[in-house]
Amino acid sequence: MQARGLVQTFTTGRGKNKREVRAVDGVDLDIHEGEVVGFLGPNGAGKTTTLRMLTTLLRPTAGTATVNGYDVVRESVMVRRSIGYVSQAGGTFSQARAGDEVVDHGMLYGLSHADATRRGHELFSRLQLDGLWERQPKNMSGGQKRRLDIAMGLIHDPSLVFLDEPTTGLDPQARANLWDHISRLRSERGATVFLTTHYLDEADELSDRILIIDNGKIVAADTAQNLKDQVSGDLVDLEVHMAAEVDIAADRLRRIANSVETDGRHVRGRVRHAGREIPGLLRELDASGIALDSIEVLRPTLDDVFLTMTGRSLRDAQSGTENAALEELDNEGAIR
Ligand SMILES: Nc1ncnc2c1ncn2[C@@H]1O[C@H](COP(=O)(O)OP(=O)(O)OP(=O)(O)O)[C@@H](O)[C@H]1O
Repeated sequence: MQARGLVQTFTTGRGKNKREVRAVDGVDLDIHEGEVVGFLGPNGAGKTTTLRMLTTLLRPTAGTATVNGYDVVRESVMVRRSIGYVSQAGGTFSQARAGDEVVDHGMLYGLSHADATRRGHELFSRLQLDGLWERQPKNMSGGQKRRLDIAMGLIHDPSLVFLDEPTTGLDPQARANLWDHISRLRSERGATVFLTTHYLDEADELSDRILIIDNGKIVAADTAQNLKDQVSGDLVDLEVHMAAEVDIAADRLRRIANSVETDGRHVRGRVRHAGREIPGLLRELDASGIALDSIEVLRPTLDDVFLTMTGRSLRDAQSGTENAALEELDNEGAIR
């Protein structure tokens, strides 16, 4: 999958209040076959809008994208046939039984009734929905419904699957369970997975590569480990036994660390590859006769990465912009 200069603008409000929102502002993407890519960003960053352009639900204002080799505008039908899309809201289910919903969905993609039924049963078993074929979705738990959404998205065996916040609203056990299913999509079926999420631990655990979008622009694209290595380094916190020796300890730490600061008897700094550097530091402190009460090494998190890239914490940024869904829709532009 590839995108070049993808842009989406929306017009919101009327009259004097009319303004243009550049929801996606020149996004380039290169996603390789069999990759699991985590697409991260705060509320309103442009994740869903990007996904909707890639899945042909929204015509790009500018730029191009090919998905499974098909152009999202000129060959939208082929794109839709070749992908699975599990949207944020999940499916809107009728009164039908879960199994029938899945079979109907498969037939929409051109499977025969027999093939859709066989594949549906296989997915129910794989997604731990055994025994729920006859159940109406409205009588399922949140986790079961979400897994049913995923069964619908996978019924036609797509090689590329888009998952928009697959685990939002699920309890920790249901999330862990779904993570396992998502990992197996790749390991067992070789599927490419493009996943948006608010959860840093989810992106970290599942993704081969992380893309961070902020204000409609990609601000980082790399493996979680490389991103963490590039921008932060491990946080090393030394607790010095004697307050009078804090300055000397800070001086020693400064030789291997960035932005060293002191706080009472604590000396902290960011050290690239702390595991390699710490033994030498401890030897030096020992040689200088400086005793420590404790030493703590914190690995950088994706939130540290986000903070360095955007100047904001992803956790803080999330609470700010809940207005997205409330904005007036003036420019839907779906491709028909
Ligand atoms: N149909 C629309 N009309 C007007 N503005 C829109 C529309 N859809 C999205 N926006 C705006 O575009 C920006 C990007 O929204 P988008 O839903 O893509 O963000 P997101 O990263 O998916 O956020 P979330 O995490 O909340 O789902 C936001 O400022 C949002 O308000």
